[in-house]
Amino acid sequence: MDKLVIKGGKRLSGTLPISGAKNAALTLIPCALLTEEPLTLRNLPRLADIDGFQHLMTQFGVTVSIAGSRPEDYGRVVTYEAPRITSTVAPYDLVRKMRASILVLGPMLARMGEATVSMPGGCAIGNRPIDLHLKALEAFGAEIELARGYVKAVAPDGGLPGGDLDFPVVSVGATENALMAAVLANGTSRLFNAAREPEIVDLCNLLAAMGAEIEGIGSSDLTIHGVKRLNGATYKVMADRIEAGSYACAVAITGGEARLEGANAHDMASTIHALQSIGVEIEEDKKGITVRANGALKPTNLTTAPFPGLATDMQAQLMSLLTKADGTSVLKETIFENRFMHVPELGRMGADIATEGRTAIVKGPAELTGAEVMATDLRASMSLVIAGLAAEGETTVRRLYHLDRGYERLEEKLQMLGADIERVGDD
Ligand SMILES: CC(=O)N[C@H]1[C@@H](OP(=O)(O)OP(=O)(O)OC[C@H]2O[C@@H](n3ccc(=O)[nH]c3=O)[C@H](O)[C@@H]2O)O[C@H](CO)[C@@H](O)[C@@H]1O
Ligand SMILES: C=C(OP(=O)(O)O)C(=O)O
Repeated sequence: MDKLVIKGGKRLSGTLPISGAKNAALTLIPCALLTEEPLTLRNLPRLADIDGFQHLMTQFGVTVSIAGSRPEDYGRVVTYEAPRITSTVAPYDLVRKMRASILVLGPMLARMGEATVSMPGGCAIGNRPIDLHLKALEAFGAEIELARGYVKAVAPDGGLPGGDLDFPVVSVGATENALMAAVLANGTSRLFNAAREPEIVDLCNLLAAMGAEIEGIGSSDLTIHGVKRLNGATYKVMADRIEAGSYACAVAITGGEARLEGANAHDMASTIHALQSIGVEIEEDKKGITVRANGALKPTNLTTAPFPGLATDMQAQLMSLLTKADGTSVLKETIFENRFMHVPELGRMGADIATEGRTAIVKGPAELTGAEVMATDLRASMSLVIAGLAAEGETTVRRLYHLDRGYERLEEKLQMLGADIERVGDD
């Protein structure tokens, strides 16, 4: 298996392009199930998760055609076409690798009146139940049955009537599934306390382009008037705010300066605010952001929260940055119960971090030293790369399949900024 070898201590500088957002793409692709017409997505990142999702789509009889983008280009243009759905079952083997597969449940049910999807199960960052996804579909009139590890959802004859749900907890995935089910319902549905992450806005904008009628886009109260049919569309996936935030941390920890082309400052305002409180300068313009750090980092206290709060997907990367701040920082993780898997690995690199439940206390500045490390999830892996860039000596990061799920050509992008990083085959 491949590993990343990083020789730390290089100051990062230059420009790099920010890719299309994984978490937006993973909810835009299943929208192809909602129409007989072609759906073309531009700026799709080249990621293992996207490939996996496309494979799942072919299982349902969707044709997937990738337009002739050059291998050296970032992003891809892909057209999905589902004039006929040939299967309504998402089998375990395809779903287990990717939790986002559950996002086919809503649109498949809406289009076909039934859907059977393997339960995605837990993962390294916490339990991750799907009860709210199912509550939403039940509120719209579906009958749900759980058997042998599968969820089977069935709509009444004539389709889903639609209905209302007040989410007890803000859930990105459940809001997405609910939206994709409600757009083709017979009546009007209302969602209260819905997630309002930028990826949800991206989904609503695509659905609107396909002919859906959604009120309240960008707010936590959404009203969806079901329509009889949706048309195809061509749509550009939003920029990845988590990728941009991750590279901002990488630049800052090396005391560098870089332009992140395409980053959307509005979508990543909470990350920008966190970086500024650490003493990192951020300049925003319409086409991207510029990150500037002079080496002196300040400690701060951060708490993750649903949007517009600080994204949980940025917690690990900011923690790495704070190991180099001059003083004690406190990070609270409020979204997932087990998202500190990077802490022991950062400790092996010399970081002084103690955890108490969902709180981490980071004492800086640490003298980070290179080590052999591996992480059990995507953002934890990125936090180790960030620490490795600032560590003295060589860091080896293993289990790259986590990083390949969510960072398009990571080492190539870091090399553009002058990092000494290489992907090598294991011996
Ligand atoms: C592919 C994708 O977009 N993944 C993102 C999505 O994950 P995902 O959609 O899985 O995360 P949710 O927003 O649903 O999870 C938020 C919280 O709600 C809980 N919950 C969720 C669903 C449910 O049915 N019942 C329930 O209790 C979860 O355990 C968690 O504590 O949003 C997370 C929170 O911003 C991000 O970290 C993930 O990167
Ligand atoms: C947790 C993440 O993704 P997923 O929900 O796909 O596991 C993430 O992107 O950080």
